[in-house]
Amino acid sequence: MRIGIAGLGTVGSCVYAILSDKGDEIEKRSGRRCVVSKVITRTHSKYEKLGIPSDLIAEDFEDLIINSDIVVETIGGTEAARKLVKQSLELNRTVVTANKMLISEFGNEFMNSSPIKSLFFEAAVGGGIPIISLLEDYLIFHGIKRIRGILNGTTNFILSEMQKGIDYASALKIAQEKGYAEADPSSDVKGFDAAYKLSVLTGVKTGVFPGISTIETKGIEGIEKSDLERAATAGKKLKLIGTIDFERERASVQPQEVERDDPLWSVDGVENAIEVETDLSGRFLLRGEGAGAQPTATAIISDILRASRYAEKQSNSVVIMKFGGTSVDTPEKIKDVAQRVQRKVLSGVKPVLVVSAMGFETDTLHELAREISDKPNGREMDMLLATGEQKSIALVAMAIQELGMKSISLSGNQARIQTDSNFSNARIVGIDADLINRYLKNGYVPVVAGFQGSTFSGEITTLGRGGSDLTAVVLAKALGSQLCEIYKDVDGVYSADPRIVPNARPIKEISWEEMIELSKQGAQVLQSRASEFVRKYDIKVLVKNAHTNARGTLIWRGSKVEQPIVRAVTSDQDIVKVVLQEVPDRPGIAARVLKTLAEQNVNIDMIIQSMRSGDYNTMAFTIQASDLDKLKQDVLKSRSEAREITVEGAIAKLSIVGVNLTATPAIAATLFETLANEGINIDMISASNSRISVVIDNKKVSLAVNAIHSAFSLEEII
Ligand SMILES: Nc1ncnc2c1ncn2[C@@H]1O[C@H](COP(=O)(O)OP(=O)(O)O)[C@@H](O)[C@H]1O
Ligand SMILES: N[C@@H](CC(=O)OP(=O)(O)O)C(=O)O
Repeated sequence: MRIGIAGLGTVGSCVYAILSDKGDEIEKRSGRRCVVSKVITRTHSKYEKLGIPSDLIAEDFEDLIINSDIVVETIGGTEAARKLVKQSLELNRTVVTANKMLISEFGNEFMNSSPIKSLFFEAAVGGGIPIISLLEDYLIFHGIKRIRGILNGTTNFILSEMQKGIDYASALKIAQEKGYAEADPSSDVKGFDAAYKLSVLTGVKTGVFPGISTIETKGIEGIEKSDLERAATAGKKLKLIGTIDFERERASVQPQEVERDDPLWSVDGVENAIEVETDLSGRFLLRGEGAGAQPTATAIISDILRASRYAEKQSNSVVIMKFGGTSVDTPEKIKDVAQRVQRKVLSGVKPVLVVSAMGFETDTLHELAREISDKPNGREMDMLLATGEQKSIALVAMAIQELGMKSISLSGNQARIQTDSNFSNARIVGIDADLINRYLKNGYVPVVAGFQGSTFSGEITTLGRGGSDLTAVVLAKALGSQLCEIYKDVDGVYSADPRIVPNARPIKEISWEEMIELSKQGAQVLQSRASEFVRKYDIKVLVKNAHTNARGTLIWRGSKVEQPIVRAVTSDQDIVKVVLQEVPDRPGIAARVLKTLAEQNVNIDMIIQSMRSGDYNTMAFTIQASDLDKLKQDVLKSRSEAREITVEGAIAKLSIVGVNLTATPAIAATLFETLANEGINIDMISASNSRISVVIDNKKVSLAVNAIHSAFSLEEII
């Protein structure tokens, strides 16, 4: 289990120390391996003080959450803590916290956001006393009549001191000197701390956290020496008692006199004690250390171990790690990849690798084939292209084995990735995940060749350029993995191609819809078929740098936003414009043109029709340059009755991608104005809610992309 710790105060640093120093012992006793994967705290000097390695330091909450299975919240307060817990639950993480105020006030909100048990807070009540596990587990089928106890060590210490004959102010001073009371002791002495705990206990039993406004609360501030003396004369002691009467649906915190035969009589000093009255098993008394770093941290560790049972079931710990060609183009980079895989394995995750051909190997193989033939046979071409990935998977598996781990390389055929027989652009029709699952069960790291599969009859096929992404996301689905990590030579998905815009920045998270648009409009980060697939099957993708610890970009459902947002600007120069001159202005002609293109398997993107004279139109559309070979111009000319067909190559499509773009005309206006200011002419326009595209002169691309990037201040958004 990967554990992320937020907040390194007394409790947080104690949790860190226990997990780091006693991880092996905990594993021996519990059978569970818990490794701290990330930590974050406000006071940066703590990192050095606690000797925390730099790769464990999270950049921010998202970074911590993404890299953890269980998030431990020891920040305190309700503002940042609420944000962290909410976000963790939204991302299907399990949360452990000691924050009674947070649970009391926002427990209902948290419970609603996750259908499975994802929130653990044993440490919020009674420090090391396991009252919550008792209620949740052992007593689950019992009726609870009443919970009653001494829930606050500070006030119990003060009252015990006053018992010795001193007044309230002197007793409080001693408590502060001993570190039992805060400089501002109000939450304890006014009874609020105990009230929060009652609210938490009520929530555990009833499923609804009432908050403290419904709890009648009286503290110990008004208590005088004489009150204790009077009680003593009557053979009693004065204690601050919290009570929940489930039958009468009433809760209170009050100073009360207890008799000698009361189980709470002898609970003195900072000790806590909780009495539970049940219908089936009578009364229980739990007594022990109610606060302090060690007992609280121990309760947190217990919760982590309890939580890991749920977390294990909830998240299949298989993670797909896809490494693109640039991430494995030298033996050094391959060794680096193996080390990253080793760290993953150590954190309790089972990785399945998908690897592309080294560097520009696929391009080189294409060129090699062209030296032999202008139109190479499809079957032979795929036989050739598949060798690229076959070479890299073997090398990666060797590098992993060198580090002492079990690993096996699998070609597309061996990994049972079945495709149709459309050579060079095959579609995956099925994956039999049994074999990979068997290797995983036996402790292997499978290294699967991306970009390839095989037909039913065993012919080798490839999936089209960039197809390893598709292999990765399809495998994520087949193996039930919740996360597919795509490793690149850049820090994630950027606001623009970083080779064109030097101050482009990585985007933290982006929705599936936006990613589909970006992929289609030329960003080379995720293949567009893979983008469509992850949206269809709800797969979260994390695009990360293969060689740094940068957080990367999360591609997922996305947060709900009403405001229009421009997320990125992208360009595509691999397009051409086909112009049909003087097409008769007659109904049915446009349909005939589109039908002809469909028959020829040519996808059109933007289309425009302009009136030239009364009887003729000019029709123009853009297609991918690679589709030009398929376009039979003579057939199109005769079907459309065009006078002439011309093809223009020196163009580029520039797009802005984001949310709610057409809802605000000002966005399109800024785009057009920026281009006009740079003297760039717009040839064609198309718009949807998540994209606005324009066709411009391809020599102006860099100028245009940079101007638009800065017009929308994309370098500033975090
Ligand atoms: N919006 C974008 N965000 C990030 N990278 C982009 C974007 N648009 C284009 N790119 C380019 O895409 C390349 C893709 O990464 P790379 O690691 O080369 O892919 P591969 O997985 O094939 O090795 C990067 O080098 C980057 O320059
Ligand atoms: N090697 C194949 C498949 C692939 O996806 O590669 P990469 O992940 O490096 O883009 C190609 O170049 O198309």
